[in-house]
Amino acid sequence: MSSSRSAKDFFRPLAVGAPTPLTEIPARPSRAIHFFDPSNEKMAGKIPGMVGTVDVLLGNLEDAVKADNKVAAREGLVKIGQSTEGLGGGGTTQLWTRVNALDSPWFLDDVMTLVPAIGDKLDVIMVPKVQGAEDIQYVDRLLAQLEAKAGLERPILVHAILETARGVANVEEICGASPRMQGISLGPADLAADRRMKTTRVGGGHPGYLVRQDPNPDQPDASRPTYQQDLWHYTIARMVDACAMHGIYPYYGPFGDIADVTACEDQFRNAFLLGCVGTWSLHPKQIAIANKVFSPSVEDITHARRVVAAMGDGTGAVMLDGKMEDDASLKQCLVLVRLAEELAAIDPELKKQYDAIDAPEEA
Ligand SMILES: CC(=O)SCCNC(=O)CCNC(=O)[C@H](O)C(C)(C)COP(=O)(O)OP(=O)(O)OC[C@H]1O[C@@H](n2cnc3c(N)ncnc32)[C@H](O)[C@@H]1OP(=O)(O)O
Ligand SMILES: CC(=O)C(=O)O
Ligand SMILES: [Mg+2]
Repeated sequence: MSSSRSAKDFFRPLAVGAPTPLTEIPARPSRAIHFFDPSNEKMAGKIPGMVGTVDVLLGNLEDAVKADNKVAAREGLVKIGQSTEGLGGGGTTQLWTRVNALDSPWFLDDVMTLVPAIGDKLDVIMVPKVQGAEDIQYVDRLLAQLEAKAGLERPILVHAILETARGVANVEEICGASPRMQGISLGPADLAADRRMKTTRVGGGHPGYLVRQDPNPDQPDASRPTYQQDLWHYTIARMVDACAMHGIYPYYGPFGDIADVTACEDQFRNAFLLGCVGTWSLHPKQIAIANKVFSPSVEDITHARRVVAAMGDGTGAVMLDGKMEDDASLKQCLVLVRLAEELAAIDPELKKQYDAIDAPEEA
């Protein structure tokens, strides 16, 4: 919680008539946040057919939308939100948007247009280039005023993109700045530029960022293997801790090399293993990769359920397949089992796979 509001005020509406803030962020599956440009007629035309095939559809208004198309994108999103069955507001697929940056000429009109027109459909507003708690607090109050005016009954949640050095330095206060905070995504492209990293990519690794094995004194001229390192490990790990500390959700972000589906899957899996709940999809073919990676495998769930069964009342230590299990490994297994339950509730194919796992014997 931010130090600028007292504990008793934190969950009070910031405008008379605004909906009461949530005390807990709902754990809705959001393995892929699929980006589309609502001003691109061809892309926008595909959106109704994508409802039910992806956890989140996000109408992007910021970077990747041409300046000349900003108004068309905003209006296109309103049309999609108002006319698409099953999208947003408790429908099968969540509706999110990424609005323009707070210092841009478009942010104010984005929220002033979207909240009255489709505020009842919008689940989450993603705010780019967040620098500190003050940015979230500004959005928090403005949304409360607009929600009150529009008579909304459910607060719109806020998601921040971590894409400036100052944002990373302030990540804990950003996560705790408002009860609206739903989660954070890594923004590797803007973050690289802001940090003056010497890369030219949108996410992913770099072959130059490596460690090299020591020379072999007996073969000084032998070639020495190198191992590519993960440029994003530090930031993702920091983001995951900050989100967990505040009960909100961390996400990887964009993987710009659309053709390299293998490296995309690797980057997504690293984020999944470190604690992220989902990622972005920029192209339809990245949705299947995200859904696969961010759903626990049948093998993981088989093992996790065996540990849960072997641990009985959850106390003490047991041996399973030569390995010690106790309260701490049980808790890890329960994270996977609960995630599988949440996903099975919305994904019939996954449910079938998880249901087919033999029930483990009780200890
Ligand atoms: C750093 C950041 O801020 S990342 C976030 C901002 N960036 C984005 O949002 C980018 C979103 N994605 C895109 O703009 C596009 O996918 C691009 C530019 C990357 C590639 O587009 P294309 O060259 O058209 O890709 P491609 O030819 O493979 O598309 C195949 C089909 O999928 C459609 N398609 C492509 N991307 C999407 C999408 N994101 N959503 C829905 N449909 C899409 C195309 O319209 C095309 O349809 P068609 O078969 O009927 O012709
Ligand atoms: C995600 C994003 O906006 C970025 O990488 O800059
Ligand atoms: Mg960016």
